[in-house]
Amino acid sequence: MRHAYPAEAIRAAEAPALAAGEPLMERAAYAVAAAVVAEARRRGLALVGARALVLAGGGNNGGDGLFAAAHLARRGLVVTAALLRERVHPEGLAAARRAGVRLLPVSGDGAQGHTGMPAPGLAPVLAVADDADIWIDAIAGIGLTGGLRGVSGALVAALNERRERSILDPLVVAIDVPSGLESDVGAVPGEAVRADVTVTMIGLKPALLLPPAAARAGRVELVDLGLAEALAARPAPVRRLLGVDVADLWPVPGPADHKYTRGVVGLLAGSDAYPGAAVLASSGALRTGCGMVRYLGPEGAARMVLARHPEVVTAAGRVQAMVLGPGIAVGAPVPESAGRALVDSEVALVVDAGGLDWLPTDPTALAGRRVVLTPHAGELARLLTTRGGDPVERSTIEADPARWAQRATELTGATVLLKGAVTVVAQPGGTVFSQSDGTGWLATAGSGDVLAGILGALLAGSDAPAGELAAAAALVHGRAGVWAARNRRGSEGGPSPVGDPVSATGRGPLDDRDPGAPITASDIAAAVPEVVRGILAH
Ligand SMILES: NC(=O)C1=CN([C@@H]2O[C@H](COP(=O)(O)OP(=O)(O)OC[C@H]3O[C@@H](n4cnc5c(N)ncnc54)[C@H](OP(=O)(O)O)[C@@H]3O)[C@@H](O)[C@H]2O)[C@@H](O)CC1
Ligand SMILES: Nc1ncnc2c1ncn2[C@@H]1O[C@H](COP(=O)(O)OP(=O)(O)O)[C@@H](O)[C@H]1O
Ligand SMILES: [K+]
Repeated sequence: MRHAYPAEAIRAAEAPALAAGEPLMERAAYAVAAAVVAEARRRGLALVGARALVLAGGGNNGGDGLFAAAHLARRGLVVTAALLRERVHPEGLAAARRAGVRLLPVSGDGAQGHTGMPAPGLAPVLAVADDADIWIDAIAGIGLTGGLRGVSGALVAALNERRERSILDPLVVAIDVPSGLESDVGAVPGEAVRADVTVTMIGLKPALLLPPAAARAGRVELVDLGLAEALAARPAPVRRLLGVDVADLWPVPGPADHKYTRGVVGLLAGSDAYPGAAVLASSGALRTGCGMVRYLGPEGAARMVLARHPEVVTAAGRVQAMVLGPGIAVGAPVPESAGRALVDSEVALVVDAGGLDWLPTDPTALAGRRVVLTPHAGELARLLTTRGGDPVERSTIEADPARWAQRATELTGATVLLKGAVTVVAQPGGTVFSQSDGTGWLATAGSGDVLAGILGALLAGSDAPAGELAAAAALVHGRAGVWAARNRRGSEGGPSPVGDPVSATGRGPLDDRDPGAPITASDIAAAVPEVVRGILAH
């Protein structure tokens, strides 16, 4: 599991070490320099003579940058440090000067320059940036408050603009957190550095896991500075499950199991308008593994489900988990079986799409139950607007998904899995999970129906907390998309089972050289068993 800690916890963990005189900044700076060297080599950049620009702010983040500048200069790089404050870390500055780093004070005059025009005071540093192979961002770390101001804001805006126009393609390494991100949250308050690599100290920060901020960080390298133990004692409000965590909570059947102990999933999904959702949610549940799927929706959809999956049962009966709503239109009346499941505290629930309207209005009605809502941002906007009173736009949610998912838990009393390129799971009063396991190929109709089925099967088969199972479902769904996109062979029967053992675990991103193939929602469901096998065999 990855854990992310607020700035307050990081400072509390480092305080005793600093008081004891441990050289934390020297360790941090050494790690940054090592990461820059490793990444530069990976890119085939000759180190001696390579030009690096360090953007140094006035705090300890700037101190890290200046000490790193000194290390790099001693390795033979040609290093310039842009000093963005009149006063910067004095020992760092002295170390940089001794190592032959060129020091470039950046004047704040006119730094606020109007849109599209770099401010006049920035011209010298932009000239160095234009020529540099490497930019190191040491403007601010966990000490940043609010959007980047003044000369730093104007400089980052100008640098981003140059990169966007593809004039430049430097390696950008951020120290601790890309400057401009507030380390405790996923929202991006203004202009922020876009890093290829972020070398973060002591522990991960929420901004490095949460959307949309996390996208600015690139690859994240954690350097614990010897404080991992001190930090582990503190609560981590943001987490990410890894494959091993999913293996730990996966319900693997033993010799004493029979189909009822494995769990029965009830499905109220699909309608005359969207019958395919019934098939896809069934596929998701069956491929995840459960004792039985009971399909309880309309007859037309039931025929389609049975044609694809003869193992599905259409008779009513007991269920451990119920999936309500995929493929059901907004405003549809509450079917009797859904009404029963909503008041039966023994039954875990997945509530999606049209089913979201069926939730009780009193948030305490679901207290103590395992209930997971699975909206995408548009559905969540509707739910928040209906429940919270004030209109909330989809774009508002996309600007801070974790915050709005948490708001929805308060309004409904349920766990909320908010789907997206990064999926966040918020629980009443609890940890937020942030899962980034998928690929853009997953954005295809019916993909969410498969996810609802996967989660239904997990809730039916395991007593683990709903939030963890929801994060596990997102991980498996994401990896199934990656596996399918990588192994798609073009037949209509779903992905070929022929895949190399590494890809069968669904690990590793698709990349520019191998972006993968288009997939359908059925392909995602078909890939789930391979992904589960890979995770369990690990
Ligand atoms: N202590 C240690 O030995 C270790 C510390 N470590 C490192 O220290 C970092 C924390 O250092 P910190 O507390 O000094 O804060 P830091 O992130 O540098 O930010 C302060 C600077 O940002 C500026 N600034 C703030 N808001 C701004 C805005 N909106 N817009 C523009 N500027 C803004 C602020 O300017 P000012 O407000 O003073 O004008 C000031 O210059 C941490 O992230 C890690 O990298 C680790 O290496 C471990 C060892
Ligand atoms: N760009 C993306 N990268 C990774 N996963 C994505 C991306 N876009 C969407 N997804 C995933 O695809 C699924 C889409 O679900 P949803 O929007 O409910 O589709 P549908 O209603 O058609 O089934 C979600 O699980 C979501 O997390
Ligand atoms: K930084």
